[in-house]
Amino acid sequence: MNFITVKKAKEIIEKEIFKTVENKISLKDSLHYYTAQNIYAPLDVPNFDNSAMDGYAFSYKDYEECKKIKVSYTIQAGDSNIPSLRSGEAVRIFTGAPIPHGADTVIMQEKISLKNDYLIFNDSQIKKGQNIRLRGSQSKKGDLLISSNTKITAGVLGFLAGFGFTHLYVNTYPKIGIIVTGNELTEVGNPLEFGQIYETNSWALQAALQELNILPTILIKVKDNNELTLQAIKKAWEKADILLITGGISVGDYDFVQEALENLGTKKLFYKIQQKPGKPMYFGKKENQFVFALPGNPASVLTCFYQYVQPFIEGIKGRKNFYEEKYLGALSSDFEKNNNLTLFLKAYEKDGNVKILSAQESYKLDSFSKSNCIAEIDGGPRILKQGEKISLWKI
Ligand SMILES: Nc1nc2c(c(=O)[nH]1)N[C@H]1C(S)=C(S)[C@@H](COP(=O)(O)OP(=O)(O)OC[C@H]3O[C@@H](n4cnc5c(N)ncnc54)[C@H](O)[C@@H]3O)O[C@H]1N2
Ligand code: MOO
Repeated sequence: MNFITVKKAKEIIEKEIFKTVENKISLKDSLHYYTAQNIYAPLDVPNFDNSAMDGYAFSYKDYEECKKIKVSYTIQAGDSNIPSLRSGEAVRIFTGAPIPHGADTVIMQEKISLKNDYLIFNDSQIKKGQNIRLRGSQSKKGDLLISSNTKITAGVLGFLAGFGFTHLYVNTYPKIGIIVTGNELTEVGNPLEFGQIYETNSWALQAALQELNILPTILIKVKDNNELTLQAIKKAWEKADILLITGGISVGDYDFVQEALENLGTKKLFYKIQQKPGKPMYFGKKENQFVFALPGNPASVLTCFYQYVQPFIEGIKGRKNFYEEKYLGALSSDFEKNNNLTLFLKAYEKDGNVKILSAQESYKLDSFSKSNCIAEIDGGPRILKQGEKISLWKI
């Protein structure tokens, strides 16, 4: 067998991950991008000592010396003109309001009572400095806030907004083109003639790309014809860094994709992987452009997308870990493996237990619609026992 292993195929793909240009974009638009640079704190956060509670601020020394402490004024969040506190004075204060000079401790309002504006403490556990959020206690000016190659989540975005950042540098996304091939394909929405099937690969691929925040820059649907396939690929290369082609990559008389790619100067990096589904997958390169020709069966397309295309694209976006989706689960029943191929099986994982779904054939998508992960089982024929740990891939 001249097919390569899954491991080797992934190594080849991972090695080709390239760096895109950095782009300065608005923080608002940055969700799901990866940072292109380290980001350092331009200021201390919090920027001033402030109260963590609605209550009263006072000097701990006054409390310790059992002085009578009188509430003399109020500070609200947002106030900026703050008089200093004199000995024997407290201020009514609210969450987020600046601590006045002379105060070093806050008590929440539930733990005191007031008598003629004097504080009566109903708490025997008061600690100096309590309930005060000190300047710089989250981040100090100059701290490394976010390293390059960090995915911008809602948490990252909110964190950076807290420093007043309006823009940041991210890696741009690669441009993706999709070509689907096949005479038998009918557009969803049209009546189905005998011998026709609805064209679903472009739907699944576009949705899978949307999960990565990417819209394809070009989508072409082409008949099984040598010249038309060549023209479609040529047109798509003009618009895309990475081409995803489905169908026409096997050995049939009407499978023209590999020939067309190579006539256009594409260099084959591999063809055929020791796996099921998705065996006749092709990966190639034309200067700095790449092509994944995915076997046309719908479940093969999605499986190959999640195993190979998605980590490649995420790597280009800036993700460091090619294998990030991988985790382990225990088989919920025995599983019989009867060949030497690496199997990627639609599965459902809950609380660490994984059920291999029925309907694994690559023309069936019903199991995909019920799955929340793909189980990977490699090695030779054998029975894997219930409870045995296997590799899973989040989808
Ligand atoms: N003699 C051999 N025949 C086949 C082999 C083989 O090794 N020797 N491998 C089989 C395997 S495994 C696969 S996978 C397929 C891959 O074939 P192609 O990539 O050439 O794909 P097509 O033949 O064009 O289509 C396969 C299948 O998928 C349906 N299809 C294609 N495109 C779409 C689409 N956009 N939406 C929905 N369905 C699609 C198509 O109708 C076919 O049924 O080759 C096997 N044959
Ligand atoms: O390699 Mo194919 O995807 O099993 O039908």
